[in-house]
Amino acid sequence: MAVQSSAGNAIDNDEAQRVSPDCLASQNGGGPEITAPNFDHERVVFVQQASEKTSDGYVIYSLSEGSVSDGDKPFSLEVVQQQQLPEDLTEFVVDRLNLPPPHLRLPRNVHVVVSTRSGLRLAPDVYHIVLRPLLAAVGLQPGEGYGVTVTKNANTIRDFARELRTDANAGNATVILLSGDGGVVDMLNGLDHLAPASPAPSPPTIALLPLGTANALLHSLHKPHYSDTNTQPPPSPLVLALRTLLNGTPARLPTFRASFSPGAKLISAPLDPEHVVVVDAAKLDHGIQKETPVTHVLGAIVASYGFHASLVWESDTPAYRAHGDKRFGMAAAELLKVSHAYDAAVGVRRKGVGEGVFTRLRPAARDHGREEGEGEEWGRFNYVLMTLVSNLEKTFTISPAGRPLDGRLRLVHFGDVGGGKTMEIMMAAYREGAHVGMPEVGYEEVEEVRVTIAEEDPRWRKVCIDGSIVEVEQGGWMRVGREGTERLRVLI
Ligand SMILES: Nc1ncnc2c1ncn2[C@@H]1O[C@H](COP(=O)(O)OP(=O)(O)OP(=O)(O)O)[C@@H](O)[C@H]1O
Repeated sequence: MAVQSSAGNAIDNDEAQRVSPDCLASQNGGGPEITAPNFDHERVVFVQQASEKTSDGYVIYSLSEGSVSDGDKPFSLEVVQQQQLPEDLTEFVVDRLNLPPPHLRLPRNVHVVVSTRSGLRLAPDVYHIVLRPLLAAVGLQPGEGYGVTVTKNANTIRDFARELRTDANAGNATVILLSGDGGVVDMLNGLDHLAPASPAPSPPTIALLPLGTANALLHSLHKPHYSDTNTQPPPSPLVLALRTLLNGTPARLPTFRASFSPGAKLISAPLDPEHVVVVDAAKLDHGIQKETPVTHVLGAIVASYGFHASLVWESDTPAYRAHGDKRFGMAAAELLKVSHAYDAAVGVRRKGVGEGVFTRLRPAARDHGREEGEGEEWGRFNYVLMTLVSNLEKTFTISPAGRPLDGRLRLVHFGDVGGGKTMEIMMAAYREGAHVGMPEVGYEEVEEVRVTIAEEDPRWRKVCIDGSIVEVEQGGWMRVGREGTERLRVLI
């Protein structure tokens, strides 16, 4: 029934119309009857009227997703032409005159960025098998309608963003990111890096295709769609993302700034061996690392210290990465065995309170509730996390009050509650964020948070900004506050 595109084999508009009926007929034994297949509503990306002149009918584009473990390509774009459209698919019909959609046609400059190291490394396949044919179907060809950047190293996306930053036309850029959250943070910080073109361009727009491990931003943006009771089962994240690519509208992406004390360094894989500054592979099997001095990092998702930051850092080894999002659970089990309590002072600045006025949080002791205010200077925390989103994974709701793009920074924290209780709190987060009702857990909206770290061992001095890891000096600090400047827009 379906015409499946294959890797590197773009289906353009005409071809889709020409191929589909013949192919359908031959697959039906050459007979004239074309039986309408049963469409799974949740797999449909969009529907196009087949042709203005010759025939009525519709071309239905849907996504088929399989498992990566069966050895086949896990995705295929199915293209089916038929005369009658099932009623429940009418909502997906796109007027031919509106194609390509406004954010994908001139004067917009469209770029596709394929992040080859994201998640299970499926971004190149998704580009060739799904995105390229889909863009062709709406009239866009690589080289003419859009440019393609395939990452070669950890700096490719930042460099791409830096170039955009100097382009006075950057506000007209739509960047389709086939990556996880790291691609977004790379874009943000690349745009932040250099002096802007003069006059400063308006922010580019990104469209997210979730090819990372956690894809926190995409899951948080689409959270309301997952619980849409009209659709059983709900569409997959990739289907939602593709629908948004074709039908979405740009909205301001709220961001925060994490600033660091002198001596802080960003830890990442090196560009190539001669760029290595410090080697500190230790026993964590991270391989060779590059350490770059850093004053601040921009983020859109999460800044953390404690269990979350250690989990992101310690699960990011080649061995763990091979397990996809299971790597977090595996590394978590190891960390919980150690059950480290992080030696830190945490201050919060709440809404309506002036710059520099922080209230110090005192973490809960093992069997007691939270306190704040007077008392000892340092405390032992298991968890300190600031976020602009609701979900860190599709089903891991770290901040249940968060709504897509609400721009509110929320703090989740708890003290030295032990490994067992930490596990219990984390599991409650998988129940729609039930952890925030537990007595050990603090949860509130804040303007700014300052975390000062007393730890001696560098292993426990890592902080996480949207998946990037920064190590601060002993006695050093991280301050996290909302940003006023609009940096990026995102299709939603
Ligand atoms: N060829 C490459 N070599 C080295 N680094 C790369 C390469 N391609 C991409 N990267 C970097 O790898 C990182 C991948 O992060 P990304 O967030 O996209 O995936 P992830 O960590 O699996 O997902 P998530 O953050 O959603 O959990 C990005 O920062 C990107 O710049």
